[in-house]
Amino acid sequence: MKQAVHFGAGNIGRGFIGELLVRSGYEVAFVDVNKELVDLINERRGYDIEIVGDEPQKIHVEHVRAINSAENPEELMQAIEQADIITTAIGPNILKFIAPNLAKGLARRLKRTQAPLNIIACENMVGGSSLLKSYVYEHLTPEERAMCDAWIGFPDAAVDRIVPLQKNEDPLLVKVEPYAEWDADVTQAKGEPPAIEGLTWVENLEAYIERKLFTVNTGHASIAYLAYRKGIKDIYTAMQDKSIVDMARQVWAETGSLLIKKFGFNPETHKQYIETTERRFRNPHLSDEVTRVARGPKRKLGAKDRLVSPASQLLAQGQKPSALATVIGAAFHFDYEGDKEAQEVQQGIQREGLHRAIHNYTEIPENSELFRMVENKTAGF
Ligand SMILES: NC(=O)C1=CN([C@@H]2O[C@H](COP(=O)(O)OP(=O)(O)OC[C@H]3O[C@@H](n4cnc5c(N)ncnc54)[C@H](O)[C@@H]3O)[C@@H](O)[C@H]2O)C=CC1
Ligand SMILES: O=P(O)(O)OC[C@H]1O[C@](O)(CO)[C@@H](O)[C@@H]1O
Repeated sequence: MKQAVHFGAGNIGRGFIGELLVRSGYEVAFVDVNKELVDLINERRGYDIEIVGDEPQKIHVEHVRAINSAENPEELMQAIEQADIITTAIGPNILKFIAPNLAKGLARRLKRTQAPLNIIACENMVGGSSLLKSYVYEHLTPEERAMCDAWIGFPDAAVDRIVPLQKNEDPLLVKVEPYAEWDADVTQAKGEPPAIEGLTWVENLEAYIERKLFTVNTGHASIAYLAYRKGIKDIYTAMQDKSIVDMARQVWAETGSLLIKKFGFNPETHKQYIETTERRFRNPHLSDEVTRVARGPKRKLGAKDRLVSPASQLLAQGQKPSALATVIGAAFHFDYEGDKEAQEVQQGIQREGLHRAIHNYTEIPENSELFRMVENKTAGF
């Protein structure tokens, strides 16, 4: 069997990427630091996925094992040396922590074999694999970097499937929605791009990732921050609240207008994409907590992320992102105690005041119209 190494045996790792790799003929070595998870995968060498929706489906995934990278770095090195593909789904903030081991493994691999290898970061962000590449390169010598340039591809990717936090009796079971989309940038691939069922190799990834990030993730985050302000606990309930849905639709009208203008999307096709997204959020079989979708507000308020990036781009196009400014304002009020980034943002506001905090977290220029809009909306909540 072909060999895949996947960092992160969590929800997207098991519930999406791992399954597609196995379905495509790979044996998957999950790399994780959660000892219980690793031990259980190794004990069972398989796990179940439940697709929840109007037509429920069960899938049993086999041909998997797991490596505890904290306890067994040597096993990880060997897996990297033999891998036919490497993927990650660990969270954007964790990419820098896997870079040292990845760099070491790649350096060893390139001494032994010069075969093309692609490393795809499946994280909710623009340029995830490129960011991982920059971290990995920090740990390589100039000679090793040159070898990597020749043989190791880091194709950026867009991944789309809602996998909520899991609360199942079986700790390996993952319940997922039926919808799934995975696209990767063929222009960044090395060698023949690996054929993986469910993975589409595209030439214009920027359009795919921004369509996904600024529709699915912007919409989801908007709903979550507005719902949190109203004390609503889950996305399904939030979708029954007319004022929240109205605001989400305004946000989608804004990001839709940006995307249609920027990438030349067909307006009718994009309307259908928005409708599909809204339907996915209304899935009654999926229990998705508001605090999961809102998690990491510092990251989500970042200049390149799902809220501020479309707002800044709209302003540059001469449009007024009023609904986006409202939800950015709501995000500054996400003070959930169980979220470290939420606490950090709240402390930042208390320490330096709202004005500085908006500037620090969003990097929106203080003299811009967008800054004034966000400041007004945040103060008005
Ligand atoms: N859950 C979802 O619906 C979707 C999530 N994503 C993205 O996928 C990524 C992962 O999200 P989830 O699967 O939801 O998170 P998760 O928390 O379920 O899984 C992350 C896994 O990474 C592991 N991990 C943490 N540090 C590690 C390290 N140093 N080395 C190896 N493994 C490590 C954790 O133990 C955990 O098992 C995020 O970037 C997220 O934005 C993308 C699309 C959908
Ligand atoms: O994983 P992040 O970036 O924290 O954001 C959560 C988002 O990711 C998803 O889990 C999948 O795109 C969405 O359900 C949600 O909008």
